[in-house]
Amino acid sequence: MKICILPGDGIGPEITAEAVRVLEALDLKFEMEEALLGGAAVDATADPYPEATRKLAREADAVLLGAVGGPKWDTLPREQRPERGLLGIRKDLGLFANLRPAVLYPELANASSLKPEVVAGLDILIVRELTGDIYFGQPRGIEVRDGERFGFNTMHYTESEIRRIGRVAFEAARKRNKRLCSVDKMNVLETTQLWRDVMIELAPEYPDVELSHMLVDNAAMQLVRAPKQFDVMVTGNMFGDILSDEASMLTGSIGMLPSASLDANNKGLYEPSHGSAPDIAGQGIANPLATILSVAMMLRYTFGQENAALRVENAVKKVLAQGLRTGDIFEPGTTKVGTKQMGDAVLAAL
Ligand SMILES: NC(=O)C1=CN([C@@H]2O[C@H](COP(=O)(O)OP(=O)(O)OC[C@H]3O[C@@H](n4cnc5c(N)ncnc54)[C@H](O)[C@@H]3O)[C@@H](O)[C@H]2O)C=CC1
Ligand SMILES: CC(C)CC(=O)C(=O)O
Ligand SMILES: [Mg+2]
Repeated sequence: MKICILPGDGIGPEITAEAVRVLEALDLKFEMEEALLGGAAVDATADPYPEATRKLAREADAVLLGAVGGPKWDTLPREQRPERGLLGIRKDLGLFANLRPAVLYPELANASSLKPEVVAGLDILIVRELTGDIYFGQPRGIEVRDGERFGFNTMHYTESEIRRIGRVAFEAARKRNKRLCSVDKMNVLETTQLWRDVMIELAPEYPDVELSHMLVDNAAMQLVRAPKQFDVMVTGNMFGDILSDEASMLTGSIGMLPSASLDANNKGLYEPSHGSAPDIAGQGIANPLATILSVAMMLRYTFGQENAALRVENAVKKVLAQGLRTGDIFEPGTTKVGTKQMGDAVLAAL
C-alpha cells in the first residue's frame, strides 16, 4: 500500500506533517514517499507537476496533498503556476469525482457561521466534477483584440463526463438519505442545460433516489438559509469549488472540510478543501483537521479500511470534545492550540 505525499506550499507542509503522523500511528504498513507539487516544484524544477512526481503519483495507490499556491508565484506565466500543477495531477490521474463532506461536529455548533439551531446535525455531501468545465476548457487566454485586452475561457461538458459524475452522486445518495440535488445554471448556460438533461435521463436508473434541481445562485442562498434541506449535491467543477467553500463555514471553518478526489477505480488524491493560506503560513497555527479527516477518507475509499477510518474520525471527535481548538474554530471557554499540538492530541486520542 503505497502513498505519495505532496506537502505543497504555504501551510501545506505543516498540515501534511500531522496527517502523516496519523497514518504512521495506524500501523497499517503504508509505504510513503514524498514528492514536489505546486510552487515548491516550480522553485526546484520550473514545472508545477514534474515528471518525477507524475511517476510516483501514478505508481502509488493514493496521494495525500497539502495545498499549492501563493503570491510568490502569481506573476509567473500561467503554465508555471502552482495551480496548474494541481489541475495537472487531477487530470493526469483521471480524478473526476471530488467528494466534499460538510459535516458539523456538535462541539462546533457555535463556531458555525449560522445559528446552532439551523445547522444542528448538518451532514451534506457535495459531489463536484473535477476534470472538466471552465477550469479545463479550451480555448482560453488573454489576447489583444480590436485594440484592447480580451480575456476568455470556455465552459464545456460532454454527456459522458456528466453521466459518470451523475452516477457517482446517485450511488452516494443511495447509500445516504436518498435525496440528490443537482445544481446548474440552465437558465443561462447551454453547458448546464445539458447537465440537467443528463441528470434527468439518469434518474430512472435510481428510482429510490429523489432527484431535484436548483439554479446555482439559489443554491448558494439556500445553503445559508436552510442547509439541512440538502443531502447530496452534485455540480460542475467551478460551482462545486465555490459552493464547497461556502458550505465549509457551516461546519465552523474551512479548516474542517476534507476531500477525496477519485478515479473510476477508487484510486484517490486526498486533500483539505482549502488552499495554502499564505496569510498564516509558517506560524504553526493552521488547522490540520481537514487534512487528517482526508486521511480518514483515504482509508475508507482507497484502502477499504473502514475501522481505521472510524478510528481517525473518532479521534478528531475526541479532541474537539476535549475543548482543543486551533484559532479558526476557537471560541471563549475552549483551549487554543497550534497545528502540532492539535496533531499531538489526535495521536493521543488514537
Ligand atoms: N487545493 C489547493 O491546493 C488550493 C489552492 N488554493 C491556492 O491557495 C492560495 C491561497 O488562496 P486563498 O484564496 O487565500 O484560500 P485559502 O483557502 O488558502 O485561505 C482562505 C482563508 O482561510 C484560512 N484558512 C485556510 N485553511 C486554513 C486552515 N487549515 N486553518 C486555518 N485557517 C485556514 C486562510 O488563513 C485564509 O484566511 C492561492 O494561491 C490559491 O490559488 C486555493 C484553494 C485550493
Ligand atoms: C486550483 C483550484 C481549482 C483549487 C481549488 O480551489 C479547489 O480545488 O478547491
Ligand atoms: Mg477551492
